[in-house]
Order: sequence, then C-alpha cells, then structure tokens
Amino acid sequence: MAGNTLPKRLHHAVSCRGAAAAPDKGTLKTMSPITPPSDNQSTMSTLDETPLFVFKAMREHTGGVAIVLVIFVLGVLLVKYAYETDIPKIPGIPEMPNALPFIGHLHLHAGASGRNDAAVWSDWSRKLGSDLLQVRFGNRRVVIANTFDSIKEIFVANAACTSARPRQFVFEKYVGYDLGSHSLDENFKAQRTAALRSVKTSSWDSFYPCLEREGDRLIANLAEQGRYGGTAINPLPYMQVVAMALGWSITFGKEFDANDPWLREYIDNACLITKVRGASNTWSDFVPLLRLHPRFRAMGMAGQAASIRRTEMIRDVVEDLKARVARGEEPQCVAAQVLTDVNSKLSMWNAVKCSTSMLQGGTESIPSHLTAGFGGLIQGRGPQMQEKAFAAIKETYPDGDAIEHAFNEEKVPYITALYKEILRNYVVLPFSLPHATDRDVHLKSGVVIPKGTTLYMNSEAGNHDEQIFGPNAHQFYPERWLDNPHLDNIGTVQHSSYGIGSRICPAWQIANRIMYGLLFRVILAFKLEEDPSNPPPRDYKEFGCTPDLVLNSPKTFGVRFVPRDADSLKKDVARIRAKEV
Ligand code: HEM
Repeated sequence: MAGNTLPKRLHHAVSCRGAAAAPDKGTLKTMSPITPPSDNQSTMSTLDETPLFVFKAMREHTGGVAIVLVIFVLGVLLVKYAYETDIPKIPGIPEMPNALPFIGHLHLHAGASGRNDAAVWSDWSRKLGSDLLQVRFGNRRVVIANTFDSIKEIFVANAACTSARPRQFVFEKYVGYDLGSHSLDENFKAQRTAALRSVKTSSWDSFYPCLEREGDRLIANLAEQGRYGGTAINPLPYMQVVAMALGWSITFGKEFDANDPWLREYIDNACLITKVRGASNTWSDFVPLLRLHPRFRAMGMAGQAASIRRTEMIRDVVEDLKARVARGEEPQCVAAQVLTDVNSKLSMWNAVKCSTSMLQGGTESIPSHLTAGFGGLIQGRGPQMQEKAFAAIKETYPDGDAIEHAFNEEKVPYITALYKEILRNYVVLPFSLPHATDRDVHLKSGVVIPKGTTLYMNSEAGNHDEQIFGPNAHQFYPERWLDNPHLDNIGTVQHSSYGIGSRICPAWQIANRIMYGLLFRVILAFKLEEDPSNPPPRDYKEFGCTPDLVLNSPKTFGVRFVPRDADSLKKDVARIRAKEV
C-alpha cells in the first residue's frame, strides 16, 4: 500500500511546485517595465533584474530544499512507523529474532506460515531459554507466557491487572465488540455477571431435559447418517448442531430441530465471525496501513455481513421470546431473566449481546474438542480407552439405566478423565483470547510488563508442560488424571484450555458436564473406528486445520460409529424419532 500511496503524494508535491513556479514568472513579467527600455535603461534593467534572477533562483533552490526536507521528514516518519511499537521493547524478556519493518514477526506466524503460533512460541521460548517471550505483531508488542507456571503468575497471581482486552480494529469496525473481546467496564462486567449466573450449577436442573433430548438426537443422527457403522462420517457438524441447540436453549430458551437449516445458517455465520477475531491472520489489526488493502477489507466485510445476518436472526428470536413471556410462559434463559427482572442491571440490548457472546463461545469450542478427541480415541491405544470407558459406565450403572444418568451426574471417573485429557491435549483455543495489562505488572523475576501490553497465554504449551504433566505430557493419556490426583489441585481447572484467571470461560463447568454427557452417550452406543482411507491426525501438534485463527478447528477425518448392539440401537433410534414427531 505504501508503494501506491506514497509515490502519488510525491508526484502531487512535485506538480504543485511546478504550478507554483508559473505564477512566479507571471509576477516577474508584470513587474517588468512596459515601455521598451533605452540601452541605458536596458543596462539598468539588466542590473535591476539581477536581484530578481537571484530571488528566482533562491526560490527554486528553496523549493528544492523544501522537497528534500519533505522527503527526509517522510522518510524519518516512515522508518519510525516501520519500527515503532505501542510499547517499547521490554527489558528482561527475550524477543524473537528476525523482525521485519512494518509487520514485525507476523510473517513467522500462522497467518503467513500456516504453523500453529503456539508451537512457534514454544520453540522460541525453549531456544531462548525463557518462559516469557516478546514478539512484535506489526506495531503492537505482545508478551507470551509459555509455561504452566508463567501462565499462572501472569494470569492468576496478577489477574487484577491482566484481565483487560486489547483493542481490535477489525472487530471494532466490522463486527462490534462482544463480551469475549472487550475489557470489563461497567457494561461488560454486568454482561459477564449475567453470563456466570445463567450457567451456575444451581440452574443445571433446567438444562438436563434439553441435554438429554440433544444427546438422543445426536445418537440417532450418528446412527442413521453413519448407516449403523457402514459409512465413515465427519463428526464435527453433528457436534456443532448439538452445541448450538444447547446454546440457544440456555441463552434464548429456544428449541430447534437438530436438522433445521436455520440453525445451520446461524452456525455458518458464527464461524465466519470467529475468523475475524484478532489472531495472527488479522494483520490489519496490527499494521494500520493494511486497513486500506482490498484483501483485508474483504475479510472485514465478510465478518460484517455475517454479523448483520446474525443480528437479524437473533432479533427474530428475541421477538418470539418477548411474545412467550407476554403469554405468561417462564422460559429459563439469560434473555428471559432480563425481560422478567425489573431490577436487572442489563438493558435488553445488552442481554442480547451477552446471550450472543455465549452462543458464540459455545458454537465451536465443544464440538472441536470432542471431534479432536474422537481422533485420539480411534488410533493407538484409543480403542482400549473406549473399552475401559464402556466397562466403567457398565460397572457404575449395572441396572441398565445408564442413559438416564449421562448428564445429570458425573459418577464415572474414567469419562471425567477422558474429557479432561481431551481438553488438555487438543487445545482448540491454543492461546486463549488475548488479554492486556491495565497497569504495570511486576513479576517475581523483577521484570516489569508495562500498562497497555498485549498478553497471550500459550495454553497449548502450558498444557504440555513436562514439569507439571510429566515426561508423557505429549501423549494422549487419560489415565494421568486418575493416577495423579494432585493434578486436580494445581489450579482452578487443572489446564488452561478454558483460559485461566479473571476472564476464564464463564461456562467452563457446564461445558465440562456437556462433554462428559456426550462422551458418555456416544461410547455407550458405539465403538468408534478409524476409516483407513481418511485417518485422523497423529499428533496434537497437527490436529487443527485453521492454525491461523483464534480457534484451531480439527482437520476432517472419518469415524465409523459401529453400534455396540445394533438391534437395541435401532429400537432406541425409533423411540427417539417417535418422540420428535
Ligand atoms: C470446551 C468448551 C469451551 C472451551 C474450551 C472454552 C474456552 C474459552 C476460552 C479459552 C475463553 C477465553 C478465556 C480468557 O480470556 O482467559 C473463553 C471465553 C468465553 N467463553 Fe468459553 N469455552 C468453552 C465453552 C463455552 C460455552 C459452552 C460457552 C457458552 C455457553 C462459552 C462462553 C464463553 C464466553 C462468553 C467467553 C468470554 C468471557 C470473557 O471474556 O469474560 N464458552 N472460553
């Protein structure tokens, strides 16, 4: 862009100078005597004109100097712009090498290289022998915590000063901030409180019917679409529909048929919006000049179109909800709480914003984690893990009533270990969401991270920290949670896949329970098998296909959902479908 704009400006400056020179000549002419000069006069005239020529030369010379000066100043500004960062280099934290002017280290990140940022940072933090690392994203300085302990120090011990969010141009201009992207001012504090209240454990009773219904539908869909084990299918879209249906129920009290095209359209728009959430792909967040570039404008516009459509869709749902409340119904959901609570600190608009953020938060995270986890369960020791889980369910519920307890209690420790390990190993938000310091942070090492610095937690690295999880930290090994009970005491949530500290995912407990219940139901009904023609990725470092986005979505692979007991499953599916009619 600089190349286009700058020469134009210089050209303009040069033509302006040319235009300015012409009137000079005119001015000189009008100042010349009108009558033809005598010889004497002519000599005098020449003499008289001398200072005019000198003046003219000086003016031209000054014009040249001015241009040189302008170019010099522009050059200095450009160089300053090319290397300047919002926060100067922070002493005591090593910086990744090979920064380039204007873009800093962006070219080394997933937005350009396709390699997961979390893996890039882990490598450099190891090479530079430091838990912390600083990089330049364009003109923004970013500090990354790469070990479990450094994550805890910055985001838990210093939570009071590290819970802000950095500004994001693309989101601000094209989508509009939501709870996950804004600092906690009074408005967003109220939204966060409402979000936490909506999923508090005491409200879970009201979620169970919906969870059970969606669990049923999932099993029926996997059975039918996978032709009872005859065809390998990609589980992700099925998981997305379940998560979304649950999300709608929690936020707007709305129920959907899992196959409703309206729901599919909503999910597609939500995914488009996640794409423009600031990560190393949204260069225009960090390099202001690029905001004029058609490619980045197009990216923003795509997010904007999705956001507009999402708002229209939600508006219809809110109108419907209002009508239900007016009819005297009492839907259990965030938006209805606001509609019926005269003391609510949230306006209806902010309740809608809060609910939309909740929906957005759940759309891709649970489905991506579970799908990636299925990849782990169909390879290597995976089939043995499935058998262990199945046996554990049968042992806990010997009377054949297991299905009834999939969601309303968590009594099978091996299933708990399974979802914890899926969350720990396959980190779909590998660096959580960005945080920012809202005052200077003084670390134990003496390093001071200044106010206004952007922070990332390298959750993927923290979750594979050998100091905490042992030498097998890089393996998918659910038993670690049973063999090492102390792992449950190392922090609020034992891993940082939900973030950590004061901005931790408000829905982490219900998300755990949903993952537990869905795993429970799937393992009870099916043996999951690999499709040799479409196998899953072999390592957590390569499970994702969108490493340049905030959310690393799992690569597509096939799973055969083979019924454990085909006859009984067919009866179950018939029962489920009959209930839907
Ligand atoms: C396995 C499932 C999930 C994972 C791994 C996950 C992960 C995360 C992470 C990493 C953050 C950022 C935390 C931080 O900034 O430190 C977050 C924030 C958030 N999540 Fe989740 N999440 C999950 C499920 C859900 C669900 C089901 C919902 C809603 C029903 C939800 C709603 C939110 C919201 C609203 C935020 C923004 C909170 C804030 O910025 O204060 N999440 N989540």
